[in-house]
Amino acid sequence: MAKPISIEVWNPSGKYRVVSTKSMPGTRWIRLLADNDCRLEICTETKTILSVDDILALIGDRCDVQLTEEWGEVLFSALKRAGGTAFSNMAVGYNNVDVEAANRNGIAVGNTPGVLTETTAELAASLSLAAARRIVEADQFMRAGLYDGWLPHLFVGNLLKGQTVGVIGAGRIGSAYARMMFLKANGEQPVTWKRAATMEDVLREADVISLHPVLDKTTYHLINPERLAIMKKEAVLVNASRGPVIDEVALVEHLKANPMFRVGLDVFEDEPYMKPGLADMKNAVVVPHIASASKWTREGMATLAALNVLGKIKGYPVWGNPNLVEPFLKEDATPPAACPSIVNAKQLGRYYYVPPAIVKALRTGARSIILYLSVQDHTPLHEV
Ligand SMILES: O=C(O)[C@H](O)CO
Repeated sequence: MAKPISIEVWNPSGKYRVVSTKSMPGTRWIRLLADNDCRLEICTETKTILSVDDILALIGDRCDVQLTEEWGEVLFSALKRAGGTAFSNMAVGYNNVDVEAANRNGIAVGNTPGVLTETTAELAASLSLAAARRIVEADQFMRAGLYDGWLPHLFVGNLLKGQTVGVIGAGRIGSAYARMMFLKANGEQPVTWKRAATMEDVLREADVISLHPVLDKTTYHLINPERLAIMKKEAVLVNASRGPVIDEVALVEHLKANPMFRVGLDVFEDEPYMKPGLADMKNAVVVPHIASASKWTREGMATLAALNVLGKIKGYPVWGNPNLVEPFLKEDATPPAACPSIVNAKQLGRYYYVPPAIVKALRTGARSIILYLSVQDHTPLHEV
């Protein structure tokens, strides 16, 4: 029997029991749940990563839904036995979730897209510049009291103007990163871009490469010794996606052998740990998975996660466009009666939310709106 876990309780007499394994930023998400008849229990344990036993103890024997850690068969079946029907990650990536196990147990899995695109791209752009211009090394040098006057060779880095930026994984975040890096000065020729035929072409040609793929079997160790070897010796490699996309042991060896090759890393293969030797590399800028850490974004993520589970409790349909979640984020407005993003909606046969204006247009046969829906790959409108 798992030992009890410390919790903070909101709206103790609420009909539905919602458990959050972490305290999340802001208060709107708490209000939204408490005002809708949910008893909210927030885990207040100080350890960062909860064990399976800790989470089992939190689920207990009656739990309607669960917000946010590594989730597989053991936890989803326990949630189901406790009467639970929904789980939401407070993240857009859900490689920590075994969605098949959730499907088997009939649990809806939410995530939080659309609210962290720019904030993550901004961090990737910051890492690109910080690595290229050796900002962290220079900062440490300054604080150590080592600066004794301007020198022509002091912390010479890479000029990015006119260089080639490669983006691997041009989804929402990769595209936002590209837009940020392609800024041009007034009067200059527009920046050009092309879709590379192979990933190897990007690795060979680019001076700065930012990784934005999802993590799955096909992207595990996408950056391996062979691919590191074809990159330019002075390239900058940035990763704000998921750690295992890079073979980190091979990366450490590459950084040792190529002191002018630089990396900016937000994520690590064995998070929260770094592979031996990485922390000693001056040509690596490392930050603790903070890509989405802006106040607006983190509060928005908490709100979307809460609304995913609340929507499931209320029997709401799933929002039709996870790229456009602003209506859920307006601080003082009532959010739409929908779950913002349920990744296994199709598998669970959930209905999609279609805004009233679009329903009207659909009924009059407006083709452009049907096209809009199919572009979003949300065609299975069982009912509107
Ligand atoms: O996937 C995400 O949303 C981020 O990595 C969490 O910050």
